[in-house]
Amino acid sequence: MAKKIRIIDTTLRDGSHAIRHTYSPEQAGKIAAALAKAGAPTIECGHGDGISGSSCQYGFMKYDEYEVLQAVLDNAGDAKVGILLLPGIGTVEDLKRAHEMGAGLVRVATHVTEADVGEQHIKMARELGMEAIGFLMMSHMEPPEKILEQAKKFESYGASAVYMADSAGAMVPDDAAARVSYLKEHLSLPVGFHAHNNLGLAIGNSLAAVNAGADYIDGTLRGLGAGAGNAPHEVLTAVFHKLGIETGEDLYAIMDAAEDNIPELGVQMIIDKYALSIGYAGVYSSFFLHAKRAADRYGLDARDILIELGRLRTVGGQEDMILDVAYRLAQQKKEK
Ligand SMILES: CC[C@H](O)CC(=O)C(=O)O
Ligand SMILES: [Mn+2]
Repeated sequence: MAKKIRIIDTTLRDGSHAIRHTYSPEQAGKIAAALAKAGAPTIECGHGDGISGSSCQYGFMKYDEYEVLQAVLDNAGDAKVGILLLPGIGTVEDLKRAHEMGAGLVRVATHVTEADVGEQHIKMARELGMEAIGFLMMSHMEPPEKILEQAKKFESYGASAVYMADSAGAMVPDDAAARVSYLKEHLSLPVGFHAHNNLGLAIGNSLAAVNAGADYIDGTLRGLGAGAGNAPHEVLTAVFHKLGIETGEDLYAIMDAAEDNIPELGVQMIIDKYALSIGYAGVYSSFFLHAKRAADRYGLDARDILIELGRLRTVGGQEDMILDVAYRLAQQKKEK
């Protein structure tokens, strides 16, 4: 029997980082409709940093997040609509509201060593009858054994699957394969992989993950996403179909969804020197825009800020460190 992979499309969530959270309800609805037409099984939407991410710290959304969610729900057809929730940013109240509106899935995202902060959100989602997936961010920072320990915590809270996110796009295919195969060997839940393209390896890493046994893979149309973006959904579909791996999608319709919707957003994902530095340093993809702004403010090279943030092993939620690091580097530069 042909292997089947579930592609979770996150154009309307991770992709939102790339356009600074400016999706209008109309744009989001149109993209959701195109994905649904192509048979995409799952559509994640919302602020790039998850529900309630719209804030001074993470960047305000241009439109009300619940109006955007409603537009996606109205146009998603048979696709399941999901949200991402970062405990501390999103709350159980946000989760309940999204569920009442019709969201059927939540991915609870925590740093790779902190699954326990997601306990109440996973449990609440299960109580509400939602699909709940544990999503371990920055998984390049820890070895497979540590990731398994965290995945088991998610399992004990009732998660139906566990994802590893290469948030910084810092992995190479062997890293992805080693982590996925270890989890597949020791965990009975489906395993997912979420790639970023900072080292140009999002498709290669996703394929390595699938070959190692991954069940779910993330994609975004034209690779729209934080840093250098994610694995382009239409490319994943083409590669998987070519290899006889089923996704349940219509390849041409996914290609059309990308072609007909993304160019008009006015951004194209490229691996510029900063995005590449993020992958090289292994720092958080969404630090990208913040580091650029801090570099402009203090007259620095953003690469130096990113490399220093990597050396300090900073993680998501520590965005305030970016200005601290920039300030310190600027002082050091003055003293020289
Ligand atoms: C801050 C949330 C983040 O963008 C989640 C994610 O997609 C990742 O860690 O890659
Ligand atoms: Mn991501």
